[in-house]
Amino acid sequence: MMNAVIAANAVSLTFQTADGPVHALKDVDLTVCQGDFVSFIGPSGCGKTTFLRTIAALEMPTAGELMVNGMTPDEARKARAYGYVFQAPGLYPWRTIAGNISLPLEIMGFSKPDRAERVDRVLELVDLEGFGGRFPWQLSGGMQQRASIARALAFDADILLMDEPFGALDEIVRDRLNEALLELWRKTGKTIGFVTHSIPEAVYLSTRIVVMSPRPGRITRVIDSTLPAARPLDIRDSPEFIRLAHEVREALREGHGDDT
Ligand SMILES: Nc1ncnc2c1ncn2[C@@H]1O[C@H](COP(=O)(O)OP(=O)(O)OP(=O)(O)O)[C@@H](O)[C@H]1O
Repeated sequence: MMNAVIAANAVSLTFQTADGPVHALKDVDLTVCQGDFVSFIGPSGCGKTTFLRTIAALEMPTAGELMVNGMTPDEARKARAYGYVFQAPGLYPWRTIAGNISLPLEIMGFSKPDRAERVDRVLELVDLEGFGGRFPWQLSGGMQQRASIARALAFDADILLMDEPFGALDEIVRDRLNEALLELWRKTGKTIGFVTHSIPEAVYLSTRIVVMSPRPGRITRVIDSTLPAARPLDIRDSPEFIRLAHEVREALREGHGDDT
């Protein structure tokens, strides 16, 4: 396949716990190409977060091979191949929004003018111009999550890994952020890996939907989206959207059926 950005070959990960081994991932094969928007969906505990963390070198596979931009996950981390957005914004309350976005850049040794330029650019990308001087507690939950996305974008990695970034937000804010994220993806051409529990969110955002099932966590189906790249929110009422959502729901149900 062309331009494989993430290539997983029979990746398994077993956690050793006091209660015995937990097979979080089992024989996961997946190729993600440049510019893909890939969502991972599945019931709680099916290994979505673990797979994202494995790509980000926050966990180590116990078997199989995983390449990120042609490198091992650890090399890719050192090469700053990806930005990572967590479930909670995780902004430091004593730093301004600009200060929070700038922090990883300071740690990486970017110069002060370079940092300032990057902070301005990413604030604009997430539609937070003028908010750099505010503190996190002065912003709404949705704005804080946008700031955390800006922080992950600031060093301009080609890959953005997002672990249920909008799960804690109300539906209206979530809709707006979904629209904004799609726009950002189109503008930047980044490759995005996105964990979600929501079928509509996965269908709305993705070029490919990876359906996972638990115990052991594995991929049961990969669904390629047939929706056009330009997606106004009301595309969710279209027959094609509803058909795709149905396909994802069926795949989730089948995966669960095996889980005995
Ligand atoms: N550090 C760890 N030590 C032991 N077990 C773990 C660890 N991390 C995750 N697990 C277990 O691995 C399995 C997969 O967890 P993971 O968080 O990846 O699932 P998930 O699909 O992201 O779930 P959710 O949707 O609830 O976030 C679960 O059974 C979980 O309890």
